[in-house]
Amino acid sequence: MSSGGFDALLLLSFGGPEKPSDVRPFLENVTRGRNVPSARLDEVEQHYLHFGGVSPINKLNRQIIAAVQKELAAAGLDLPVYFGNRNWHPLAEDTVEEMADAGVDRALVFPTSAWGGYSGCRQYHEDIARARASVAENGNEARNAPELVKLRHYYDHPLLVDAFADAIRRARDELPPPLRSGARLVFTAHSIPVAADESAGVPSEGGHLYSRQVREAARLCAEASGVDDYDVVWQSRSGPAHIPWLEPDICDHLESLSEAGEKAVIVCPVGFVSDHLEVVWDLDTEAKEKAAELGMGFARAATPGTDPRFAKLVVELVREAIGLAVPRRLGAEPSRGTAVNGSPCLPGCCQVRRRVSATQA
Ligand SMILES: CC1=C(CCC(=O)O)c2cc3nc(cc4[nH]c(cc5[nH]c(cc1n2)c(C)c5CCC(=O)O)c(CCC(=O)O)c4C)C(CCC(=O)O)=C3C
Ligand SMILES: [Fe+2]
Repeated sequence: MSSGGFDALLLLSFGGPEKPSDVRPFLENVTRGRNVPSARLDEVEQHYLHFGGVSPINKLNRQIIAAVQKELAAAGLDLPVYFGNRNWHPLAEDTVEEMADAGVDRALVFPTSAWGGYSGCRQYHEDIARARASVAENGNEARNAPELVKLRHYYDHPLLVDAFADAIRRARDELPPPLRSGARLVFTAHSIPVAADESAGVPSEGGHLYSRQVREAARLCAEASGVDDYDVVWQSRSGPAHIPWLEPDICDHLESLSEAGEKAVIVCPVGFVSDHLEVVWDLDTEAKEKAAELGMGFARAATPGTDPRFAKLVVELVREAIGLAVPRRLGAEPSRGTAVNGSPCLPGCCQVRRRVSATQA
């Protein structure tokens, strides 16, 4: 039971609540040690409760896993696929323990974030290290934590770009015919603190790896969908108001576009792999309402997770890692993120200087 020296694949994701009573403990896991005001948590709790306390993310990840299992089998790769999360069940710690029990010695890790940066990359390395350490702490002597090799950033993979480009075309066709050709294309990704973006990537390369990759992905998706003028904006900021985050926010941007006379938008959530809460609340609910208020046409491009090309992309990254495929990349920004057992990609890569709060000091 081994393919190219690996005996399993772990899909590592963010996790989300699956019932109302999960919501608060989930949010506490996400924001532990972070500077997120409790008023923001109350607000986000309501967003989850609006959907019955269920985030779509786990179900969507299970669908991705089912599609990946089929693609792996079709490629002749004998790799069972495991599912683990940073913030909610199934937690990475428990899954890696299960992998150890099943005798997995060496596994590849596919992260559901395509990006560099602390939240999108380095924190997944930390999850890997924490999960392995927990097996070592709980384990009997005979059982070792598997070696875990994380796959690279795929923000510029042609299969991802093609999936988004088709989604943009389909979204344009959803608008009323008179609005289609003039609709403004707006890409959006999760905002992060400006300081986190500055320290994303290796310092010697000037940082900003996250926003550079987002802008590059937007450029590639726009080009592939035949659009030469578009915007890149941000969404879902949290944290105290006095700390700067990447801007403009999508809703503020809709106002600017309306003032400039734009009549319709196509919003492409390029920063997200699937329709999780930031997409169904912040875009499909809030931004959509804002567009309606402004009298603008609004269409949201689909996320790529459920596109058959996404499972093919996962398998191509696996084949790349075991030397069966050459890397396919369209972008000019680096693609990093590969490392063993949760060590950072490079020294100082995506290192966030976190402010110690009064209670911790
Ligand atoms: C870059 C990035 C990605 C993309 C890369 C990736 O995919 O990993 C991402 C994904 C996600 N973020 C998610 C949910 C949340 N993110 C939060 C808070 C934060 N996100 C941040 C960044 C990112 N987040 C940051 C800098 C914070 C501030 C606190 C901190 O420094 O960590 C909070 C706390 C409340 C709030 O403030 O909103 C929640 C609930 C979900 C699950 C959604 C669902 O349940 O369907 C997903 C996929
Ligand atoms: Fe987030």
